Amino acid sequence: MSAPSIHKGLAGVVVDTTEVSMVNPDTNSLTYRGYPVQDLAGKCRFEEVAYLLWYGELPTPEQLAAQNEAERAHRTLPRDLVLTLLSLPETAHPMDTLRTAVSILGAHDPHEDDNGLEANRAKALRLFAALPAVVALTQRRRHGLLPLAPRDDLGYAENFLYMTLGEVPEPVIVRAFETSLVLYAEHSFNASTFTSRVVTSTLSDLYSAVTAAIGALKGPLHGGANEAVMTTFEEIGTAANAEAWLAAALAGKRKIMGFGHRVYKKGDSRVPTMRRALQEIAELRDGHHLLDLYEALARAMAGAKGLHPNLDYPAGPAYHLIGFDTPVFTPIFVAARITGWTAHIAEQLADNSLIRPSSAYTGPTERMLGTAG
Ligand SMILES: CC(=O)SCCNC(=O)CCNC(=O)[C@H](O)C(C)(C)COP(=O)(O)OP(=O)(O)OC[C@H]1O[C@@H](n2cnc3c(N)ncnc32)[C@H](O)[C@@H]1OP(=O)(O)O
Ligand SMILES: O=C([O-])CC(=O)C(=O)O
Repeated sequence: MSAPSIHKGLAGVVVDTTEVSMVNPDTNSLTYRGYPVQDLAGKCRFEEVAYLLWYGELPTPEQLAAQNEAERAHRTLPRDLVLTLLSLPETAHPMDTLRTAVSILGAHDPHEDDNGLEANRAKALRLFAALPAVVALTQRRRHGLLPLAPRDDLGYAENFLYMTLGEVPEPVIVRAFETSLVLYAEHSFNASTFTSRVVTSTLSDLYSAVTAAIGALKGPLHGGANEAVMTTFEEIGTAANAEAWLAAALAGKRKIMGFGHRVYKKGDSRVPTMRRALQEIAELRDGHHLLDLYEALARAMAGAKGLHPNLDYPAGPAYHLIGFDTPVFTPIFVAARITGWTAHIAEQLADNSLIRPSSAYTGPTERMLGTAG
């Protein structure tokens, strides 16, 4: 028998088709349902992008109004969910709180096991509506503050910021935050989306798939990197230290968070747009020291390893300057990616095949019990 070829980490393996998004590393482009993500970030509200991912087309004004009405109606968390989340240890990572919240919402949903398209679209919308309140609750709790009721006179991004920070910031900040949500919304078969598809392929329910995806996104090699970028910046301190810090970190075989990508080898298509958003935030929030550090570390990394920043690199400092605590950065990523995950869950169910790869066994050859010793 010839040795099977192993595709470690499934790198380069095409496991299925998708109509949701296309990542093209050769042209550094990313499209959602055919639309370049930069255009969507510049011209659309996040609610419109969510609709596009779920339905395949941008909404008409009437469709958007109906979706907005439904979303605003589901922004308030059930009281028993709030009490359960507040009973978790204060040391719990906000990603654990969020994962728990999704799991509890699933346990409360009488239609949890209905995998019909309409039932799952309704669940996706409810999670989309509820997750900002969970993120806001975790950050406010860290500061000894009670949760705020959502405001149904505000759009999704404004309400998210209001519930977390206690006020709606300047329009430039709202727009930059919304840009990050659009850029984070979807990215083909990344690890967390693939996780959600694996769980869905067993015909499990949407909440289980999303809970598993949250677990996958938490890791620092994936979504957890946006938090790690901020920790790195704090460790380095100032731009002047970047080169020496990097040399020591690489000598110690450390992975530098926010750099490198499985698919993009010439740079992440989303970074220029998010870098501009970071610049706008930095100008309003006195963040030039962070921009200098950003550039110094990026230059040093390009020189030392030829590696480019990924989306988490500009997103981390942007969220910091907006006023988010570092541990809620990845939960914000979840709130955005819930749109992509749930679009993929629907696509998986529409043409399902159990995802179950093979492995090459390298353990002991067959042996008999009772022969050892
Ligand atoms: C939104 C997102 O999820 S984007 C990804 C966010 N994750 C991060 O920023 C974490 C840091 N980056 C990494 O760990 C990697 O670049 C990954 C996991 C994203 C991609 O990894 P892979 O495609 O498996 O690339 P791989 O790990 O094979 O890297 C190739 C080489 O570059 C090195 N490398 C890649 N990224 C980095 C990094 N950030 N810091 C240091 N070295 C790196 C690897 O060590 C490897 O070197 P070697 O050939 O000497 O062993
Ligand atoms: O595609 C990936 O592997 C990771 C990523 O950038 C994302 O999920 O946004």
